[in-house]
Amino acid sequence: MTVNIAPALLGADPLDLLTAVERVQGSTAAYLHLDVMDGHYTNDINFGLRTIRAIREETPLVLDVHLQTLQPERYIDQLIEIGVHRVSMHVDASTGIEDALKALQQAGVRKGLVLNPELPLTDLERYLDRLDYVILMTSRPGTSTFEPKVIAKIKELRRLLDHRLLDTVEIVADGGITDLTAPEVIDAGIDTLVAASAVFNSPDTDVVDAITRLAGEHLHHPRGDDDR
Ligand SMILES: O=C(CO)[C@@H](O)[C@H](O)COP(=O)(O)O
Repeated sequence: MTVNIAPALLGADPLDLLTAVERVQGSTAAYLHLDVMDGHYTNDINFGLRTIRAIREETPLVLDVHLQTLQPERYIDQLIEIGVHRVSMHVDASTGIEDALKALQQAGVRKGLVLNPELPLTDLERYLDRLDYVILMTSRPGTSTFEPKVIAKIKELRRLLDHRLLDTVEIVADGGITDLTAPEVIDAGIDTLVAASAVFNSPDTDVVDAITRLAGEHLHHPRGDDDR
């Protein structure tokens, strides 16, 4: 079993995002996770599509956009045009999931749905065969307090995907992922861990070390051992 790590730029110094992007680029991170917050679905507001476009022009990293917004479908066309690689939407924030998934599929963008800690898997079960990944929030959006109850949901989703022979659907955990919480989440059957503060804790945190500590022996090397 291997695990991908997706550093979340939200945890980086907002006045020096470029340095953070470069640090991730020099690491074994699978994706660069980009949270978009609108001040409605989440209290906070952070960077938006102009910043994502600038990042896209600057780096070959796989850009993994997490729309923590109401009506995320409003941003799909622009994100496709910018050329991001992955887009996820919260299942309870959208009335246009079907159309958004279709547009992403046609554009060849990988698509995910996101479930908050208190929501049951039944809220997204009907979409499963059209998804490339599911993000199970392990904290409330906009917070970093790990919610251990989500462990059971990770295991349940793994069983469900096995049962429905949907082994290409990736399970992602996001929120409160640290050196302490990661091992239990990995054991539960996760494919990818999103981590903001654990990776960008301080300007001195070595991104390569932080990723290795999170994934341990399970670390997946996306570009192969020889390329690093
Ligand atoms: O989506 C979110 C928060 O809304 C996450 O991406 C968090 O930003 C994770 O932060 P850490 O708990 O890893 O610091």
